[in-house]
Amino acid sequence: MKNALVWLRRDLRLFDHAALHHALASAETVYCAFIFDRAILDALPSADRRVEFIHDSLTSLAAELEAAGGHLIVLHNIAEKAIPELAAELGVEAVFANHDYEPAAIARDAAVGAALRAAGRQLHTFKDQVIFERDQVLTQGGQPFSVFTPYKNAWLRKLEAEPSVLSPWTVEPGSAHQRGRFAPGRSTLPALEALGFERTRLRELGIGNGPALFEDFLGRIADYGVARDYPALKGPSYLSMHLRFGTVSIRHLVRTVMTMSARGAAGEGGAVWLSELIWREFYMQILYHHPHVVDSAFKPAYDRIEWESGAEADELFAAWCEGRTGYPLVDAAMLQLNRTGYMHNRLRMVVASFLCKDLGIDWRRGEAYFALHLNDFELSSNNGGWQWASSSGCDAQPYFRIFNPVTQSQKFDPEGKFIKRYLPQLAGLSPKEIHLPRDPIVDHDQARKRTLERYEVVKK
Ligand SMILES: Cc1cc2nc3c(=O)[nH]c(=O)nc-3n(C[C@H](O)[C@H](O)[C@H](O)COP(=O)(O)OP(=O)(O)OC[C@H]3O[C@@H](n4cnc5c(N)ncnc54)[C@H](O)[C@@H]3O)c2cc1C
Repeated sequence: MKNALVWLRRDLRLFDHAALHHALASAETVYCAFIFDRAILDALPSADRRVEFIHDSLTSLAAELEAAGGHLIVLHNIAEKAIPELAAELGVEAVFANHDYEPAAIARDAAVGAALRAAGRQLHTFKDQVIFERDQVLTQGGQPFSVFTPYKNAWLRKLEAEPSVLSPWTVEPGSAHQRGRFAPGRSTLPALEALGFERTRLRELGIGNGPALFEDFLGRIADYGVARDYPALKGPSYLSMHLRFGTVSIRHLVRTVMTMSARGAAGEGGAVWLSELIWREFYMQILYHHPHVVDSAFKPAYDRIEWESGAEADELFAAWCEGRTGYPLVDAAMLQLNRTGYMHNRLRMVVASFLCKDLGIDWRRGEAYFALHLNDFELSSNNGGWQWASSSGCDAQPYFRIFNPVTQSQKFDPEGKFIKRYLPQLAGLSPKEIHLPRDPIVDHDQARKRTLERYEVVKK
């Protein structure tokens, strides 16, 4: 093949990249493009950390590509239209991209593929953002898994049988044999403001460099199994945004942790962390096989639940969003989300449970709020997390298990250090007082009873 176009989407790196590797192996000259897709961007507020993160990542990527003699084409358009037009303009024979498993992305890619084929071009796509995708891990009966532990066991067995899936898809833009392979030119990345967005305080968060975060995490991974549950500690990896946008390689992460574990250097934490990466793929395959979860409960009976609605519910929802529930841990968690775009996993479970089971508000409203504010928003994990908390999901927590926001606080933020970070006005309170509700918008014990009644319908 003479010319190919690599369409970058959620894989913003120039190393271990399946589509780029295959394009370089198949074509003499390779173009690279990213489309700021107006079908997604036009609905977002002008200050959006994700758009800024993408912009920063593309700035580095464009510089790297130029250093290797290539350039990055960046457009602000509807991707479905822009890619076939660009392919025609460049006269490429094929477009290369990595798989995306979200229903809207699958529809977009089908439309792009059809338009390209109608013009005599090809769309070649590859697995890249996961270790196992789609139908690769199934039950012995050939069905998708809906329970995590057997999925995880089957996933691990498959990896043991096929260790080559962890091999990197090499791309060496600076190397002698790839020199001159990228089409030369000037990158066309517009300023963030020209795209209609403004800078946020993203850079102050110190999460910009994925590989450096991973290095830092490897020094702490042995303690991850315990430390991950305490929001005041630096326990988790903070890599979720990088996994979302592909600024790290999943193969590299898994390979590194498995090698460390084999040497006995990852402690108990290594296996726990690997499990979390498998949860990510578990929810991706759930979304892929059961796209109805985007709007409905995984377990249909749970769509019979009558959630609170009307002005009073709207006021309770606003208090939750703004961190004004009167439950210190819930409020500190919501402030963490609003100020940084990150929320600790334990707190995501606590606030999600609080919304559905203390306030009686539909999980979909919380899911949508998270989708707008989370830096690492991932449709599959966010939906999976919310359906887990509301008990409507596959392998979810039973509906009668209702987190107590006070005991969660006592257990996981015993000295109130996390709470005080976001609610400095409570700094003077003792570890005993700090967890107690102050002017709560709801009484937990009464809410618990109402929730058990509300959920009665799922038994019928
Ligand atoms: C209600 C709710 C909503 C959530 N929404 C999202 C979301 O939109 N995007 C997202 O990436 N994660 C989501 N999670 C999962 C989890 O909270 C985050 O992945 C994690 O907090 C990210 O921080 P980290 O990178 O430091 O995680 P680490 O603890 O270091 O974990 C490493 C990676 O494993 C994956 N992972 C960890 N926990 C989970 C999990 N429970 N489910 C799926 N993948 C997981 C993530 O990719 C994460 O980056 C949600 C959880 C809940 C309960």
